[in-house]
Amino acid sequence: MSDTLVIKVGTSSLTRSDGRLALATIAALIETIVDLRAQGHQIVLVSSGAVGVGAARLGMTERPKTIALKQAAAAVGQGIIMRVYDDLFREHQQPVAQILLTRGDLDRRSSYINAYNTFQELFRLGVMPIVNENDTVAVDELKFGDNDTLSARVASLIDADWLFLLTDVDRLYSADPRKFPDAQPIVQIERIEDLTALQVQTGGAGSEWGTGGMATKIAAAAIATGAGVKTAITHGKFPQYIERILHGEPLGTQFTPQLRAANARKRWIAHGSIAVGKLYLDAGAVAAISTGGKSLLPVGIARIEGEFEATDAVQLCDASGKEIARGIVNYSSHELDRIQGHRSTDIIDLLGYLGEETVVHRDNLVLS
Ligand SMILES: Nc1ncnc2c1ncn2[C@@H]1O[C@H](COP(=O)(O)OP(=O)(O)O)[C@@H](O)[C@H]1O
Ligand SMILES: N[C@@H](CCC(=O)OP(=O)(O)O)C(=O)O
Repeated sequence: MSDTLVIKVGTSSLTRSDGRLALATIAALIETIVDLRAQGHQIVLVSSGAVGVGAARLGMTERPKTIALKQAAAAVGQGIIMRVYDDLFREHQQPVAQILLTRGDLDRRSSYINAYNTFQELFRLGVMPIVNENDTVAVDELKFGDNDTLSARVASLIDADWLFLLTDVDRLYSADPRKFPDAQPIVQIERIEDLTALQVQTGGAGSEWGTGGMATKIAAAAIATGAGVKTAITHGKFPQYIERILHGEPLGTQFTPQLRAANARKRWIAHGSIAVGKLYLDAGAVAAISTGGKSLLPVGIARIEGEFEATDAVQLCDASGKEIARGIVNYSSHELDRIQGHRSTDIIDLLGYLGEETVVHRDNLVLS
């Protein structure tokens, strides 16, 4: 079975106590990822460490406190991290991509869709996406602030099956095991609310170079499981545990996902979007979408109503104007005026540039 996995690795796993890279751990992580990919899994790596590694390169002995200094350190560290990943993945003939995101990028519908399309294209190309927060430009109100939350939002965006949060403890405990050696291990959480009953203490900001501590991992698990993504907190030193967890072993702390009625994006399209245009489809396109689960191609559009931009929500209707579905368009109404009724292969000649093959991709389409 091939799954889509988001693997988040924290600063505490990637670096040693002096802030330098923990190369053995990183190499083990990369070998695990390469093996998992060879088994057919799609993987996104969310990697922290830019601030910590940059600070170490600049000779700082503690995590920078001011925002400007953190952003400067991240700008130094991000390049170093990507160089190391690229070097090691290259040994396995695995191309990598850097994706830097801020919260605004996933809150805004247009950039959310663009990010989604980019991930899909990278998967198609066999490239390994490596994500971090865009620390150098993120301002307070547009920050995830921690990569645990970012990884959960990415997992929800790409409809991942699993989110693995790799850290420097083997699992969640009833309290910080460093301070409370008697803390009880927690193996399985069916519902996030159960953590309250278990009176789990998550302490403060985490280890010296990390940011979130356990609190943000639990918040991430809540977002991910709410979007139907199975979540596990496990030890970054032993990335091989990921495969064992996939085989059903009770390692780390595992969070049961809520039932997946429809994915987050489709819920947004069905209930949150306001349709600003109407596409009238021919009978073939109506059938392909209603019963065939297909994407809408330009050739199936008979008429366009309304003015809209690419990434707006539109109604898809049959010839009588009855709504059969809703979706997010990849083209503006002006572009569609030129390509409607034509084959996707003609788009480049008609528009002068190559856009998406589909007008509404089936992942961005919900039947009414
Ligand atoms: N209830 C808890 N169970 C396990 N670890 C906890 C708990 N509360 C706090 N922690 C601390 O959280 C730390 C991991 O958080 P953090 O340093 O932010 O990791 P990362 O860099 O991997 O994101 C652990 O080293 C541990 O000391
Ligand atoms: N974007 C930051 C990540 C901050 C963060 O969440 O760190 P961690 O708690 O170690 O996952 C960096 O690369 O340093």
